[in-house]
Amino acid sequence: MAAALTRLTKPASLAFSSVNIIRRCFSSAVAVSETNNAASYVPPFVLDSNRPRKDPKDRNVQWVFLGCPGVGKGTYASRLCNLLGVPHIATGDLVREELASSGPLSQQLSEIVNQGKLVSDEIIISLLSKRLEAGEAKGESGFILDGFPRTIQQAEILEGVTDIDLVVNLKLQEDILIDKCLGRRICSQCGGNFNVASINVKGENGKRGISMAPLLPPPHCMSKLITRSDDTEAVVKQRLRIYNEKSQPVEEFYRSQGKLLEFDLPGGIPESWPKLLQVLNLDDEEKQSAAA
Ligand SMILES: Nc1ncnc2c1ncn2[C@@H]1O[C@H](COP(=O)(O)OP(=O)(O)O)[C@@H](O)[C@H]1O
Repeated sequence: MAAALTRLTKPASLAFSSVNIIRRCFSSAVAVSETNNAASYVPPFVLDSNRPRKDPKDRNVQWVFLGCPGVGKGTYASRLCNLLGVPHIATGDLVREELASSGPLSQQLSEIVNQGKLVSDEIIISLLSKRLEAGEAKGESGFILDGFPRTIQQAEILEGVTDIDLVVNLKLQEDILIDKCLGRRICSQCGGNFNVASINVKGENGKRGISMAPLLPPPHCMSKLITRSDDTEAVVKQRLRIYNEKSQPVEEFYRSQGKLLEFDLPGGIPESWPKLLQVLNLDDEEKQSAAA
């Protein structure tokens, strides 16, 4: 375990979309997860040595989306990815894919995720490296990361292997976040993401009011809707506590580098999307093609 963790704390050696990838397998190693304190399987992860960083003009954007559970990182990150032609890489999706695969990690992951805890850095970096390696093989350039980094250690590892141009921090008040998580629905057939919550908070005591219409599925998805197993009230509250403890320092990490763009969501998608494009300085032509 110590050897694996030592490697993890040497950020410059971790691969990120690399040309010269060395795969090291630790499949027989046993580590203690920082977050669940239980003996656990450590998957293979990818290491890289001395990969040169690409000049920003020779690659696509490399952005990160931060924000509490339920804020809409996935929604806005995937829209921007369509607009900018970069992959949307959500570590939560990678975790759920691994869970569904019934591979060696799935039992361990299901316990961690359903308790609202964070998966260990070793596992997350392994899943992310695998995803980036597959993307590189397909010729992907740039990315928007959603749900990574979530700890200072993850942010330092990322910093050690690649340049992040911009970090968008989406913000909403906490009671709305809980309602939005509880209203989330996924179509088990097409994979579409919807939300049945209707948010209507009156402005009072200096707090601004906010309305968000539900994002309802088309009729053919209606009977196939499922809810994420970690979107229960108790687990959402636990995820919010963990966000405040472990992920909020990541905001400060990027704020101090002058890379953090704070974005208070003004409402649902029809109000927030054009404003987000405006603050990101994406021009009208791009706005129109995004709306199409
Ligand atoms: N970067 C990460 N580090 C550790 N655990 C992660 C990370 N990304 C996702 N996870 C795990 O996957 C779960 C779901 O993630 P995600 O879909 O991003 O949820 P959320 O709605 O809480 O933002 C998290 O609660 C956590 O257990």
